[in-house]
Amino acid sequence: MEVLDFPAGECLPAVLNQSLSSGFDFLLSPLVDPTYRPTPGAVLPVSASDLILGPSQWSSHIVGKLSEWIDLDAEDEQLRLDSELTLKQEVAWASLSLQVSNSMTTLHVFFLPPKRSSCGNYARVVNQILQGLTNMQLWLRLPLEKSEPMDDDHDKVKNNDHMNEMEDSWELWNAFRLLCDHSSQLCVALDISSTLPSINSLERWFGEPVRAAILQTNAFLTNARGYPCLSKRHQKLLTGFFNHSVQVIISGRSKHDVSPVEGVLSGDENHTEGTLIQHSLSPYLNYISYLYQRMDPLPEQERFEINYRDFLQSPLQPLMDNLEAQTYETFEKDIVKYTQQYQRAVAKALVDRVPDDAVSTTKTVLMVVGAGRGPLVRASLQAAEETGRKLKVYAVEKNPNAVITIHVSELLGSFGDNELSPECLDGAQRFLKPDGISIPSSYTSFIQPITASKLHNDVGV
Ligand SMILES: C[S@@+](CC[C@H](N)C(=O)[O-])C[C@H]1O[C@@H](n2cnc3c(N)ncnc32)[C@H](O)[C@@H]1O
Repeated sequence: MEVLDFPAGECLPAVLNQSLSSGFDFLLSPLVDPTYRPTPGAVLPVSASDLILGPSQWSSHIVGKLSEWIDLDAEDEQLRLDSELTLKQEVAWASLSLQVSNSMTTLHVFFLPPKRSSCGNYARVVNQILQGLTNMQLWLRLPLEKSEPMDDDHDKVKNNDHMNEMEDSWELWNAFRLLCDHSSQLCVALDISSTLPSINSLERWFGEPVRAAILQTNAFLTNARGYPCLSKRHQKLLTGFFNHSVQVIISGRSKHDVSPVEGVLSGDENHTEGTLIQHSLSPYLNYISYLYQRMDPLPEQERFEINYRDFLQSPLQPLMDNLEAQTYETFEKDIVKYTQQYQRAVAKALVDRVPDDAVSTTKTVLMVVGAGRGPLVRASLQAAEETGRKLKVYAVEKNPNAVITIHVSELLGSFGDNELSPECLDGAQRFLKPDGISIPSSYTSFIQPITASKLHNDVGV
């Protein structure tokens, strides 16, 4: 989805119409006349009456943009006070006018980047505003930048907090959202310029609530035919954003003087030659659509896992509860576990215990403890077939809902032992020969630190 940023002073309904028919989804529109400064008794000069668009147009196609002069951490006290008053007025106006049609819609208001690295007052006022908001998201605009020290410069930079703070917009975001108490309604819109920070710096943003990537037209390169295109690194970044449902905003004046119609790469039916007057930014939109359509489809495993992304799961308790068929189905999607790990381990054990000259006379007995619907039974039988070894399998299962054909352990749970595997396996131990083995023979639980603001908010720490 693309959003178009358009300058103040243009006629909103006309620009909106043309933008929508050119394939854009949203417009980023200033809410207030940019020349406005508060004076005693003055009424907020909104840039457009709320009647200029229909209620559903406001809520579906407009993202409100706040006045650019607002500077809540300015040294000038009057400017600070005016900024606070106007910011609150503009958000109040937005929440009224953009909200009329459907109280269930989440509305978006676009906030300016902090004008300086120390932005405590700005964050304080935004935090106050957030306390009173229900179905509105505030997008804080931030430049995607971080100066990358060379390795030997690292300590130098580490000791220079001020410099670090100034040049790492993630640090700025982190300080700002801490002051806003990690509000889940505070999101980020990242300004992407022609140069990008290192992959490590970019990846930190994938754990954050980034809602929009703002591509200035001058971040685009020009291809051999004169059309806008992006560097390989920008393309990769956008693909990552597409996978995280981040909106793309195209901002600025067209820098590529090409016929938008001829530049169509997306094959969108709206772009049939001659049917519409295209927006001057259409070639940029077409290029972004082309990148979107060119993405590889997600592998099946990832498609399956996507619904679990960023959701906290309470550990299963299969010892206490009988699991449902759907839960077993979820386990069974883990090809790496069954085929690459368990099946390989059983095959190795069989080869190890039964030499080639004894395959016809030796039958190995294997017991699957807690067999569920039998994926380990299948993996074991396949290992026997693959190695040419004879195998007798017992499946032990306490859940009457787990339908299995042969009675034969995967009691790992979410954290190695939360299914009480030591206790359960202890009972099965007496069936094991003195030289018998257990697969797995030991468990190790690993903890991986991650950054995920949504999960952090969900835990509510
Ligand atoms: C994590 S599930 C694994 C199921 C299956 N092996 C798989 O990989 O899909 C653990 C299974 O052990 C079973 N189980 C737990 N405690 C048990 C017990 N004391 N005796 C028999 N089965 C048990 C549960 O009902 C559940 O089906």
